[in-house]
Amino acid sequence: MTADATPALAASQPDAVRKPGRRPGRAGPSSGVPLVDAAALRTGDRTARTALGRRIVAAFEESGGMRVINHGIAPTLADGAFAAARRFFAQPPDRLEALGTNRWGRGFLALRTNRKPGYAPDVREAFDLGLDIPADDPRVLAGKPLHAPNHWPDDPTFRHAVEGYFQAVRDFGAALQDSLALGLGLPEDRFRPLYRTPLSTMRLLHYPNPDGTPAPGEFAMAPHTDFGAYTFLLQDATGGLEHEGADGAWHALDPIDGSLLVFLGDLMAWWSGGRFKALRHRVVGVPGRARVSIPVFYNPDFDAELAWPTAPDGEAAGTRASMACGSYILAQARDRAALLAG
Ligand SMILES: O=C(O)CCC(=O)C(=O)O
Ligand SMILES: [Fe+2]
Repeated sequence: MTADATPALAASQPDAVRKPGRRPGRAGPSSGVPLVDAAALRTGDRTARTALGRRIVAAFEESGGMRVINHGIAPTLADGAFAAARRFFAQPPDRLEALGTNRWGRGFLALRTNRKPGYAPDVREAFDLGLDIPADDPRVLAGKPLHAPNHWPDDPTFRHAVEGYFQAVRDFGAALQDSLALGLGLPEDRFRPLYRTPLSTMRLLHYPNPDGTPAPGEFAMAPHTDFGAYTFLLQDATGGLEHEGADGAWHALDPIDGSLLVFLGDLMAWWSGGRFKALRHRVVGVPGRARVSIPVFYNPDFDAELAWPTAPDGEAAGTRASMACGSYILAQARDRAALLAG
């Protein structure tokens, strides 16, 4: 079994490893992850954008996540990304294997090649990509971590669909930072210098889940929080995604047509000095039903120095020493690798 070969920043932080191999139970109804209408991100005046920002701050403080409607990502782009993912995973195994991860961890990952410490390998396959930096770029040549070329299939339609959606989600991420700044009582452009080339990866996920899988003790994706700042996730209508509520119980995050899930990862919890929560989640298989989901992991620039800004009224006072975004993420990846090896 190979260790986690995915790009480090897309990988996930182990949870407390409390219940290794525990059988997925039945989740209760969704609770605590609010539905937020983000139309004001694009059309609102400053007052409306500030009100939205406050709503987002409250969601991040209370649950570390939200379900966003009117996010501005064109449905045709989302549909195109889903169609590309379905076509991709329908290819014969030898074609998929030929698209296996390149030396930078970008490409196809087979079932059960990725696991979280304390759990059996996840029963999912994936196609991982990130910002596409050519192999002859000086940063790649110099071995700068997390700077890499993608491993594209020889299919321009696939690439076009995937890149179009990836860009639209990054545009949403940028707009979200402006709104968050307003919600924190900061100038609207306060976070912009930290997101000039946002360190982002994207993952097409397929949970084939025929009858009999996952086996007892296996998860489609084991419980975890994500490493980075934000996860922006689209899921199909299958269901199976759950989050851990403040009550410690698992609650279904049932698909809502056209909505985008936003999860905060460990980086935001750390950067905000614990003000914001990271949302712990997992995927349980729905027997006999395949599932496709598409997370985008959105982060500040690799070299961005992260010190939580202080608002004029002191509301968002910094509590932590600063650290470069890339260093934080690499440290997380190292911790996880050590846990897997140990
Ligand atoms: O498939 C999903 O809905 C969740 C994916 C996920 O949690 C991850 O890739 O970190
Ligand atoms: Fe995740």
